[in-house]
Amino acid sequence: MSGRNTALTPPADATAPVRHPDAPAPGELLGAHYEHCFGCGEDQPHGLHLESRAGEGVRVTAEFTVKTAHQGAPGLAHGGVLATALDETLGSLNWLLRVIAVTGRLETDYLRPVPVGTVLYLEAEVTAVAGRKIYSTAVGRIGGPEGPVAVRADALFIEVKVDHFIENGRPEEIRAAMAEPDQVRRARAFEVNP
Ligand SMILES: CCCCCCCC(=O)SCCNC(=O)CCNC(=O)[C@H](O)C(C)(C)COP(=O)(O)OP(=O)(O)OC[C@H]1O[C@@H](n2cnc3c(N)ncnc32)[C@H](O)[C@@H]1OP(=O)(O)O
Repeated sequence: MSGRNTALTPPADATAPVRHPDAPAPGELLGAHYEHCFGCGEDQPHGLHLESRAGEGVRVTAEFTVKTAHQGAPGLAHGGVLATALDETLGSLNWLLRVIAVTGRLETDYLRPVPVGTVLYLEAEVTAVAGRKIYSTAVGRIGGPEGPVAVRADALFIEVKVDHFIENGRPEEIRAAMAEPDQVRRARAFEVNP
């Protein structure tokens, strides 16, 4: 058996994901969880400024416009940036579960080149949960929300305690985030649901 698939295949005792009763309503924008986040933060000039929206069940949709700062080859998006867009979209699913989790494994397929100026339409969903392990999948389409799939990913997120960030993050940023007077913004910087 190849090790590649095993890690992203839920075990036999995995269960279906449960949307938290206080999760944002379908259609609601989730907003940035941290203003300096490279994926979604509004204070990152070259960041992706990805906007995620709650879907039905444990699903989200998101949009990301490829800018000149995101090139890998002339006029084309960098593959790592596209992986970031998938990772960020998948990460925003935690908000619907009300679980703090980080990416443990992200496996990405690149199916079509993505030119600068393209809007990438992303959809992600949690497929299964097994203890601290959250299995999810995402696609990114071009040419419209129903367009062809350009990128896709399967992921395993691992639930962690807030200490994961506090103990491992650089002290300057941890102090600044903890000093945020707005309780909701402070909690979301650490991906904690208030
Ligand atoms: C709204 C939010 C948006 C956020 C979007 C962006 C999300 C991110 O990019 S997060 C940043 C990138 N990720 C990280 O920095 C994580 C770094 N890694 C770590 O800190 C640790 O390895 C961590 C926390 C993932 C796991 O460590 P730890 O808590 O000790 O758990 P550990 O006991 O090793 O593993 C737990 C289970 O997960 C499994 N597992 C852990 N890592 C992997 C992996 N890479 N592949 C497969 N399985 C894994 C283990 O096999 C174990 O399974 P089982 O319970 O069946 O034995």
